Amino acid sequence: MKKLIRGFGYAFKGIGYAMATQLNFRVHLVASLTAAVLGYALHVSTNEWIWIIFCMALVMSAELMNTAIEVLVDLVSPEYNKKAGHVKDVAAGAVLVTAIFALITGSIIFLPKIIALIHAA
Ligand SMILES: Nc1ncnc2c1ncn2[C@@H]1O[C@H](COP(=O)(O)OP(=O)(O)OP(=O)(O)O)[C@@H](O)[C@H]1O
Repeated sequence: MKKLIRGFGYAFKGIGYAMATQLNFRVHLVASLTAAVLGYALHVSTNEWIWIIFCMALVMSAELMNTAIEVLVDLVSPEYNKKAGHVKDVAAGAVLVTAIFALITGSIIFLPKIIALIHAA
């Protein structure tokens, strides 16, 4: 049990590290908070909440993996190395794919509701 709790502690330490060092992670957090506030204000359905929460988890876990890869690359290849650059670029590309997916999903959920609100005003 103690080991399990310690494991959670290390995981939160990792999230704290990403929050403190990665501007992108903080941007994703703000975007997630904005989506949550919009979801509440626009009364999204249970299904839509599931998609919104899925997007938040997907983008943030991709960013955490990207941070881990960046730290590992800096550790094993502190000097310039073409392959080290590729590793970082591909990891960043993975984050971008998830962010685009989240943006499209958010647009599908929120845009019709925002447009309807504007028309009703
Ligand atoms: N050791 C290296 N060798 C070759 N190219 C590198 C190396 N480190 C970084 N690069 C290149 O520079 C880009 C930016 O690297 P950097 O580590 O600054 O990433 P970042 O996403 O800006 O990270 P941070 O969140 O620390 O600002 C990489 O995507 C890669 O193309």
